[in-house]
Amino acid sequence: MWIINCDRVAVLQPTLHPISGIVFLVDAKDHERLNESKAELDALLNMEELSKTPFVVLGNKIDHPDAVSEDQLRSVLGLYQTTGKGKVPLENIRPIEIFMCSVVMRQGVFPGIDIGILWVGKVC
Ligand SMILES: Nc1nc2c(ncn2[C@@H]2O[C@H](COP(=O)(O)OP(=O)(O)OP(=O)(O)O)[C@@H](O)[C@H]2O)c(=O)[nH]1
Repeated sequence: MWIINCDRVAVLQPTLHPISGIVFLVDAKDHERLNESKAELDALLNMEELSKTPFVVLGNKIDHPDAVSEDQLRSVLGLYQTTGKGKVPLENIRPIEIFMCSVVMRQGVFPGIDIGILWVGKVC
């Protein structure tokens, strides 16, 4: 599974490296760059090679007072129809969900990554 900082997407070359899942890390307090994150995420979501690849979107830095909420991040990223965080049937869909977290506070990271790993096991 690849973990992608939203401004490092250029390193991804699905044609060269097999990718089983993507963790897309967004800085939820960096309002100025949220549109950039959306553009990068959209570019990945539109890649034919990743059409069935599970995506875990981590909205990081929720401990910071300027961090956007999950609903705000969902709106900025245009991720209105997502898979859900529980057990859901995955036939013929690309699993994708937002999980809010704080890496420094060690909060919320592993629930998202654990579900991503579960999805990778089912989809691949
Ligand atoms: N408050 C808070 N700060 C964090 C968190 N995760 C990382 N940081 C801090 O954010 C600062 C920059 O880290 P990142 O955003 O990961 O770095 P980056 O993506 O290379 O930086 P930019 O490309 O400039 O956004 C560092 O000082 C980190 O300690 C978090 O969960 N909460």
